[in-house]
Amino acid sequence: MPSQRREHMVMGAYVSYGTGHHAASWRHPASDTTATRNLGHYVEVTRLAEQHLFDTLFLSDAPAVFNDDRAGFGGRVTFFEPLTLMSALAMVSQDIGLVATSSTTYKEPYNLAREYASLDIISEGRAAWNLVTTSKQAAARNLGLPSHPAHAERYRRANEFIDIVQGLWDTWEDDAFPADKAKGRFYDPAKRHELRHRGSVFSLDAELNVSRPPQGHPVIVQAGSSEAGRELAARTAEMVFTAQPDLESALVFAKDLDRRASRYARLNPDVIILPGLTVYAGTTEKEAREKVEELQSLIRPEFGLSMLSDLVGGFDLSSCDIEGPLPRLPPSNANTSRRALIERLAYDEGLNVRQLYERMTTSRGHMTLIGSYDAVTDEIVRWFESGAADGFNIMPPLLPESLGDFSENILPRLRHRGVFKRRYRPGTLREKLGLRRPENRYVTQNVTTSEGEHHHAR
Ligand SMILES: Cc1cc2nc3c(=O)[nH]c(=O)nc-3n(C[C@H](O)[C@H](O)[C@H](O)COP(=O)(O)O)c2cc1C
Repeated sequence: MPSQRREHMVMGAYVSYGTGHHAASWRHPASDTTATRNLGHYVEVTRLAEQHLFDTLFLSDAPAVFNDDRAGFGGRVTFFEPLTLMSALAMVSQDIGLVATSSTTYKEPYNLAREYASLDIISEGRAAWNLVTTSKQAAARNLGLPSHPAHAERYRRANEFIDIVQGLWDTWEDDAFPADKAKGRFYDPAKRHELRHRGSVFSLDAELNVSRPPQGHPVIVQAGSSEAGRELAARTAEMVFTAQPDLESALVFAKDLDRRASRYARLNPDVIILPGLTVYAGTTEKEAREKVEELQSLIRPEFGLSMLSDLVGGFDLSSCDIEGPLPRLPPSNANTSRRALIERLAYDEGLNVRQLYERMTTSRGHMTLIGSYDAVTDEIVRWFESGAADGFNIMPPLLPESLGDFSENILPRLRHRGVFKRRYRPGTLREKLGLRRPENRYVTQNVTTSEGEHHHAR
């Protein structure tokens, strides 16, 4: 049985979707229905997470209307662009890492490199990029593409994309700007490097117009679950988000990722594995279950059906009997792991359509714990000590309430158990996570990448 992988836990706060991860959270009496367009809401959540010493704040993203039920019941169809929001939140925080999501399919490497280098400078070394290839088909229409690129094409692009972005972050050496007023020389031409990339997707000669980020490179985060997704994560990611519904599957994932990462001479301290985790807890299990039921009762069946349709790859389930079985679904290249989970729950465990959408609206396939504060703490510690997780990306069903509840009732218990030890300390996100600061590749060596040669012209 693998054992604990790190000395203590990394804890992320996944704070997307305004009022929380439960799809009906916006209907809760305590919820601020303007949350998805209210900076003040996110400032409050950020300060709460930072006060309780979460390592990172995380915002997911897709360039498309989210949970688009088209009937008006979805409470999070619109949301802030994450990098823009993170730049604002950088000004109201000092310590917490800022993980924003951007798509390699629907952006260009040059502009993305500028954006994350700028966020790293603005936040004094707290930026991280969650690299996604985007599984939402609607994004293609929004960006004027004839169709959503096939899965393999998305990952071929993603592999070259990240090599270019990291090469661009090395355009300027750390000490490229002596700014010698007496001699009138602002930068040292010998410390400026042009990236020359020739690949099957991109061909460019480029120099970034932002100086090297304080972290060298912002932290790289990835959440792919397919063969291609895992391989990209093993080669490049320093933090891996994953949706694992139970301990056994999480252990299999961790072992698989370590095996793949070792092929790139990357060992487990270099790769931090954070499963998503939704917690409903109380002083008793009964109290915890009441919190779940209160939110579940707010789901309109029409919305539950539209959300389930979205999660299985956009197949229309609106005519389904919600107390009946899920019909057999045609193949889809949507989110592979999530689709597999829904089919297992429906066809192996026999959940009917209502039970399926209730299950999926609480967690979208991530691990969900419902129980007393002590029981939830025990299970979290079990995952950590078994080596199934280096920590968690906490997905509060109701914001800010359940983030506060977790912070005040679970984190102290984890500290008492000696597995969560985070203290406030100055420094960059990399330093706090124990991740190496990347050398400037042009200073050390030529770099051979997945798709081509990087050369530098002095
Ligand atoms: C915690 C977590 C957060 C994710 N956030 C996003 C996101 O913001 N945008 C996105 O398009 N996909 C997101 N995903 C999905 C993955 O990035 C990926 O697209 C999906 O798992 C499909 O991976 P695959 O194509 O390798 O099968 C997330 C997954 C996890 C586990």
